[in-house]
Amino acid sequence: MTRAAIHPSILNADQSRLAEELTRVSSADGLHLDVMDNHFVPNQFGGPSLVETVLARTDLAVDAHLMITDADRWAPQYAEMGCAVVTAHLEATTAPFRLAKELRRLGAGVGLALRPATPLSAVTHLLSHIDLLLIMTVEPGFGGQSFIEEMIPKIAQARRLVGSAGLELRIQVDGGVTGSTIVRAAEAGADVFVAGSAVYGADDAAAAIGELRDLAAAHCHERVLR
Ligand SMILES: O=C(CO)[C@H](O)[C@H](O)COP(=O)(O)O
Repeated sequence: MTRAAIHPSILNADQSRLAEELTRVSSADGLHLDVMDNHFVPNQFGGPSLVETVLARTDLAVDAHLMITDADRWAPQYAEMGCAVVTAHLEATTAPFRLAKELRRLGAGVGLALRPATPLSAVTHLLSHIDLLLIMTVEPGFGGQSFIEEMIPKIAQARRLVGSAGLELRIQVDGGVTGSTIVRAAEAGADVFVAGSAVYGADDAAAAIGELRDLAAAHCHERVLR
């Protein structure tokens, strides 16, 4: 049985028809909710009120991806609201061990994200304290960008590390996920795929989710399938 999961990104939805846009992706495995502060990234999106609105209107598990500075201070409130996973950027935390402990105490899964230029070695010592490692496959901040191919070896390295340490954590990729890049990311070892344009840009979002999931499942790294 495969664990490949497709998480549509709300950033790419039509915000003026949010309820409909959530219904369109109800067959997904989870929802990805970006929060951007116009400081850590050059764009502003989301925040506590949008997260509350989405949580009240979906049965899907929500992972909040915080592209904000001072994540140590702001992340816990997203766990309190009921997000299944709260992902902070390693580059924006000063006390990631404490933050991980606090998020778990509040009942949320712990995610850590890496910008494309941040090496995997920066997070190795934290892997046993988190539930999800997000490897950004674009520079964070905007939807519709092209997948950075240089991230494939980073995903493969992460999968090797996770496998050799016997850890259960998920490896998520976000940015430029399409019907072709998902194959390479899955082969390298990712098992959670954030898809914005590829889902919300499709006429039939449910069909797009199904196709992406089937592609990922067919190409999942052997260690994901165990
Ligand atoms: O974090 C992100 C960009 O920084 C996003 O999740 C974004 O919505 C991905 O969109 P796309 O699939 O079109 O690349």
